[in-house]
Amino acid sequence: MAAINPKAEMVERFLDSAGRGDLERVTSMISNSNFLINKSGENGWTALMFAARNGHFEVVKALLAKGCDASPVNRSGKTAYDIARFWGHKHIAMLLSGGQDGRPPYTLPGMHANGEDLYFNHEFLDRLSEKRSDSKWLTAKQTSPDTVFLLFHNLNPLVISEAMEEDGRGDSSFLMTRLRPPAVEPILGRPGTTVVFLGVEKQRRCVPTTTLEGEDDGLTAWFALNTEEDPSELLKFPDPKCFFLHGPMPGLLKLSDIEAGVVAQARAVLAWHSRYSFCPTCGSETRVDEGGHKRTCLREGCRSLKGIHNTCYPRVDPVAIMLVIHPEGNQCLLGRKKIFPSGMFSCLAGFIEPGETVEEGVRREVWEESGVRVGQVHYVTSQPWPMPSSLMIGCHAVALTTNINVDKNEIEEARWFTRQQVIDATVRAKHAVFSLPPRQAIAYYLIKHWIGMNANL
Ligand SMILES: NC(=O)c1ccc[n+]([C@@H]2O[C@H](COP(=O)([O-])OP(=O)(O)OC[C@H]3O[C@@H](n4cnc5c(N)ncnc54)[C@H](O)[C@@H]3O)[C@@H](O)[C@H]2O)c1
Ligand SMILES: [Mg+2]
Ligand SMILES: [Mg+2]
Ligand SMILES: [Mg+2]
Ligand SMILES: [Zn+2]
Repeated sequence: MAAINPKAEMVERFLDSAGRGDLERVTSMISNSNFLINKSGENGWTALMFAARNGHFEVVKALLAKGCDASPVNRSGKTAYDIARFWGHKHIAMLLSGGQDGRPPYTLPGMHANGEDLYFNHEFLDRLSEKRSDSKWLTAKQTSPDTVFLLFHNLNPLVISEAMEEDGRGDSSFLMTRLRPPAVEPILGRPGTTVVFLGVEKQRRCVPTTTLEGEDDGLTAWFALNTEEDPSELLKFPDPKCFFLHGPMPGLLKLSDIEAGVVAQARAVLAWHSRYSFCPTCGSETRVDEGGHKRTCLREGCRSLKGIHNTCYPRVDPVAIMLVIHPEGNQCLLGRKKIFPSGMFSCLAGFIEPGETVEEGVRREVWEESGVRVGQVHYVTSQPWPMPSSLMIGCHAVALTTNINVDKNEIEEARWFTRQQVIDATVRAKHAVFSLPPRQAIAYYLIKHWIGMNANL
């Protein structure tokens, strides 16, 4: 049996006393062991939260008098104040809000966001960047029988036409066609063909062995290949049902969740090659280096060859995307661009500008697009968006003002939606007053995450 930790046991007894409203025991325990006062137990609940939930006014008062911190949040992002309000203990809520009339200004609770399950976010390859400069290893892997090639034609991925799974909204999704070295051999090395080393499968195939051809390290390498020529004239596809998925939108949202991340990586790097084929500094020809992760200018003395020159490397454009929450916390601001399907509203978003923080980018874009002033900004999660190479930085932000003044050049309309309207759009689409962006977009995640904050009180 595991030994009982006496300190943890003491915390449990303390939390239990607060929950039962045992004022005498709570005060005596704090006098003897002051460290207990801000301790939390299961699901991040503190003594103050337990006392607040069960309406023990005197215990809450005593805890506060002894210097207890009222700001911590439990695992569902709720403070003791939120809990007191939820359970209808108005006098305790008043005490916790410092005696102010009504609700204190809405503040963002602490969150435990986990964007790993977001579309485009799943990485099943180890990028193994140290191998990018090992040209001998890369060349050997390009002919190794286990190697996988993902083929793109003008940045459109080759997929299998069978609908492999349902994405929950009735749309079918497609699997990437995994080609072996002999299948792509006719186009490797041709002008207009770009090869990028993506990484190796995280799981090793077998223990390293030595064969007649040399050492096999048991690593399965993946490469991306883009060709500008029509590959159907040069290659024989393994399956007649293969085809190039036209995009970028909505094609790139129709991949399987497992493979979307590797396609995001591949397409963003390939798109960079297709846009930066000449040296951006002097316009000369370039050479592809580091397994397709660098382009080096061929002109001797070019400035791009000295110091740190980011033009030689694939670019990423940071974009701030934000769910703006009403100062009262019960509505959120969503907008629509002209190009959106009719009825769809989404989060506002915009490119971060040079010399700008994410927080300032959020405030500026919201102001420009909707005329709403924003104060507090909290990062939630991020998502690569390979169209062509954005990094979406997802935030929740609290508005300071509520009047809307839309910039018609950027968006057609922006509106405040109530929490209930958003919930309806999520679960009762047919009866909703608007529709949400597709589940693959981080905007959908930010909206869902806001609704989810209400749970577990
Ligand atoms: N995944 C999602 O949920 C989601 C949601 C909304 C937007 N997005 C993406 O975010 C990106 C930015 O959003 P936006 O269009 O509203 O930005 P935005 O509000 O900054 O406006 C776009 C304009 O900014 C200018 N601009 C500044 N820097 C730029 C750069 N590096 N690249 C291209 N244009 C630049 C251009 O004039 C462009 O027309 C878009 O590419 C869009 O696809 C993704
Ligand atoms: Mg903008
Ligand atoms: Mg915008
Ligand atoms: Mg902008
Ligand atoms: Zn140059």
